[in-house]
This record gives sequence, C-alpha cells and structure tokens, in this order.
Amino acid sequence: MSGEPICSVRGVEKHYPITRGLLRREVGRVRAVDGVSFDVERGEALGIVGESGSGKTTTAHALLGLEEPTAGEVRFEGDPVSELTGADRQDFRRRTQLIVQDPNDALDPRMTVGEAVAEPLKIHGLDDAERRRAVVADILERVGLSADDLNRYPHEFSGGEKQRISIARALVVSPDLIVADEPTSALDARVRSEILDLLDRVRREFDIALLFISHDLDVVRRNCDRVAVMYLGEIVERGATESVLADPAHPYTRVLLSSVPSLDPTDRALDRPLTDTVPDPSDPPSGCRFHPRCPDVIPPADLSVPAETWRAIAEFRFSVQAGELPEDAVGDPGTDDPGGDAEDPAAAVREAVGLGAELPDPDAEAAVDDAARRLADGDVDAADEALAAAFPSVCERETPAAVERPTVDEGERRKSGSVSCLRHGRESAGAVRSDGNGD
Ligand SMILES: Nc1ncnc2c1ncn2[C@@H]1O[C@H](COP(=O)(O)OP(=O)(O)OP(=O)(O)O)[C@@H](O)[C@H]1O
Repeated sequence: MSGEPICSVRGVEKHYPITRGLLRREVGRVRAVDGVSFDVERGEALGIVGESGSGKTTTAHALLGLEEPTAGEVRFEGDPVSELTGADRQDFRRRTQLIVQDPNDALDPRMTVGEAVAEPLKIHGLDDAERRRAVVADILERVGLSADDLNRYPHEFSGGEKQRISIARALVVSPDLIVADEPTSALDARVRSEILDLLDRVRREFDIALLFISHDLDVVRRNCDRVAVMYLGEIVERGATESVLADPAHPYTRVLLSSVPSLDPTDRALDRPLTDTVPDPSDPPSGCRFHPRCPDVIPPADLSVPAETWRAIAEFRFSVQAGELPEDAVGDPGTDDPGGDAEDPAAAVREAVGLGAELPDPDAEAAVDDAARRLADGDVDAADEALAAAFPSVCERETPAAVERPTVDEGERRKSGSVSCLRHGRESAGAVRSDGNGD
C-alpha cells in the first residue's frame, strides 16, 4: 500500500460513564475502546476480530463519527472527522457507509427497494428522479438483484437478498470506505458465502476500502488483507491476515483460532483459555488484560515445575479468582465437616483441579496445599489471596508494548505486523511505533 491512508485512527478511547442515583453520579466507566490506533489504506480490506464485547462495534462507530471518542482522533484523508462541518461533513457521510448485521435494521418496511436504494442518492443531492431510477436499477443488477425488484418491498425478500439490498444502498453513493459490521452472521452458511463473495467483488470493482468487523476468523481469512485482533478494548495483534492466522503470536489470537472448529484441533488443544469469563471492561485486569485467561501466562521466575504443572497452577489460581471452580472443589463453610464427605477434603480439592500429585517445588507444593485447604473450608477469598501471593506473574504487573511480530521465514509471510505480549520482546529493541499500523 502506498500514499496517505483513507482513514487513520489514533489513540481512540471510548469510555461510557456508569451512573447511579437520581443525580446520575458517575461511579465508573466502561472502557469499551481503550487506546486503539490503526490505518485503513485505500482499497484494502481490514478485519477487526475479537470476542463479543471486545469493542469492535464501538471502534467502527467512532471511526464513522457516529460516536464521539472520549480521547484520540479519527482522520479521514488527513482531516479530523470531529472538525468536519456543513458540506464537508455531508461528503464524509457519503464517502463512508455502514452495513449492519441485520438488514431489517437498515431497511424501512414501508419503502420499496427502489425507494430504499434511491434514498441516499436523494439525500446526497441527486434530484433527477429518472437518473436516480437508472442508477438504482444498475446497482441492483451489480449486487445480483434485478431492475424488476425496484417496486417490491423488503418483506418479499430472503435474508441474503435483503443484505444485497443493504449493500446496494451503501454502494449507490460511490463510497470510499464501507464498514461491514458482522454483515453475514445472521445468514446461513451458503448465503454467507455468497454475500462474502459479493463484498469482495464490489470492493475490487469499485476500489473501496472495507473494514470488516467480525468475531469469525474464517470470514477474515477469506476476505481481509490485514487483520487487527481486539481484546477488552485494545488491539493485541495485527498484521497481514495470512501471517497472523498461520503463525499467531498472541495467545489470545491462538485461543480465537482454537475455537474455530474447521482448523486442526490437535495442536491447538493447549490454546484453551484458562477461564471462560471475559473480565468486566469497567475494571479490566492490570498489566496484560488477557493474563487471567492466558494459557501462556508467564510463571514466577523462581518457580521450578514443568510447563504443564504451571499451566494447572495458573488455571487453579485464575479459576479461583474468577469464581469458576468445579463444584466439588469448594467446601461448605457452614458445616462441621468442611470439604464434604471426602476423607481428606484438601486432597479432594486438589484432585478436582488437576493438582493431585505432589509438586516438585516445595514452596509451590505448600502454597497449593494451603489454597486447597482454604477452599475445602469454603474460604474462596483466602484461597485467592494465597494463590495470588504465591504465584505472581509479570503479566499482571507490566503492560506489554506493541513489538514486531516474530518473523517466521524469509518468504511470503515476512511482513509481520505487531503483537502486544510480554512473551515477545520484553526489553526488546524491536518496539513498534504505537501510533500506526505497526506493520
Ligand atoms: N452505549 C453504551 N453504554 C455502555 N456500555 C456500552 C455501550 N455500548 C457498548 N458498551 C459496552 O462496551 C463494550 C464493547 O462493546 P462493543 O459492542 O463495541 O463490542 P463488540 O466487540 O462489537 O461486541 P459485539 O460483537 O457483541 O457487538 C461492551 O462491554 C459493551 O457492553
């Protein structure tokens, strides 16, 4: 890619206040997007992926000027979007279009298809009704519908056809950038594939940049040149789609990949997250935000146990913290027989969390045993504190900077992008600028 990006996003934050009481006193903030920077190059397809709640839609809305960022800036062809007024703002609105997941949200049931697709043309100043009709008929043909559909109503069409109408509505004003927010997740597999092909075709035909918001890595693999992976309001990895998906450098990207059933499951088994609970974005974890779920969380330097034992300890620690322990791993504090009927309740807890065998590191053994006893007594908070004190990780203390993704080979996948993980480049010289694409 060369030249100025069509759109650049720099340090964008969007925090939603949490208010209480009649006076709507602010008691906290949902950090939906928390310092995101990226460029969208002309004509490229960029994917933003992440679990539900990671901040993808909020990022897209900030980029389109539909949400005012709490901090940071969006520029369109170099101009700050927040400062556009009058005709410039109108022009920005025309040149950036949004396609949403459910086409019913975009289509007025009382308007014919012809009226719906012509509406943006009218808004943006094409007053000649005959000319509008001709443009609309042409665009309907290009998205796989027919000029005969002009006088029909949305309810006469299937979900896939309605999404084609939405795409026509976006295309008709000749945009430079389309944001497609989960455009196919409401469709069945065959129709999904057709719509993805259509979006890819029209992007190339009309030389439009496409920002694809999706939780589905297969969609990104198929349609996007580059990908940015979001977790709890931050971009944790980015780069050429082929490189990132073939050699994911961030454990979170690996976790996302391991949840795609079509990929080889055998070597992805270890990429199961330690816990399922996504932390609350109003109180994100310290350090690396992914650390309480990270299957690759860094052990304390003085811990001397095999890697799989550390994984079990980390899973124990963060499951206690998230309140995600198996039922039989917590005793009932209200009984005289803590830990239930088991002969040795603490041993039963350890068995339940996969740490039944004595650990080779005596300090670790004592700490796990202590936590297990406290759990057997039903004191989850004390167990949590004991585990946190005994097994601290640098990942909860240090915030990872974006560094270059490791180069895998000298071939096609060399263009590597960036990753924000302490497993890569701690104290590395390869720090990537934090204000751009990082690739
Ligand atoms: N208007 C709002 N007020 C308060 N919190 C909000 C608001 N909009 C979004 N959020 C919160 O911000 C976080 C990010 O939401 P967002 O919709 O951007 O995520 P997403 O990755 O697009 O998820 P999804 O795929 O479910 O749409 C979520 O925790 C969400 O609950």
